[in-house]
Amino acid sequence: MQIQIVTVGKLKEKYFVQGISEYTKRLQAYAKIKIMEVPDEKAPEQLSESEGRQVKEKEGKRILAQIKPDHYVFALAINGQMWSSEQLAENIEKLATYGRSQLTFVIGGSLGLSDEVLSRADQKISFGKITYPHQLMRLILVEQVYRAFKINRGEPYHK
Ligand SMILES: C[S@@+](CC[C@H](N)C(=O)[O-])C[C@H]1O[C@@H](n2cnc3c(N)ncnc32)[C@H](O)[C@@H]1O
Repeated sequence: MQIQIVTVGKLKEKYFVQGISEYTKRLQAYAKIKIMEVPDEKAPEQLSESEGRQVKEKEGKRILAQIKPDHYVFALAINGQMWSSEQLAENIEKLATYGRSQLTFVIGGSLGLSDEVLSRADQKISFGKITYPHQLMRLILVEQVYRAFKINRGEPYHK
């Protein structure tokens, strides 16, 4: 299985870099994992609604350029479907069974994801009603994907 994570902006803090590389290293035993960072759109702190939409659209186009037509896309969205770790694992397993082996997870930038990206998504998933900064979301996501593989293999880790 190939897992691609598309994110907006560069990972800055060392502690995130270390955490994410630890889980991507562990994940390599189960899947090919690739993290694609697309540039964020520079914008002032205060934005009108239409300026905010334009920022998301520009970032959205960069995200979509990384997604191939045969990719099954999970968009991370606060208002998406809330799943347990077991449900995420089950869905990944089901996709593999149906031959959908190219999965892309998308994390938005500081303003979120454009409508275009959300429409491309096959599934919108939420990690709860809390808003996480996108860099922390990346760490949580790689841990949850790793956890999903451990659950599917019945290997110790998951509690
Ligand atoms: C800082 S948040 C963006 C907040 C923006 N107001 C929104 O509603 O999307 C950056 C990205 O992290 C992801 N994210 C943050 N919290 C999340 C959550 N609880 N569940 C799923 N994704 C989340 C989403 O992909 C989001 O686009």
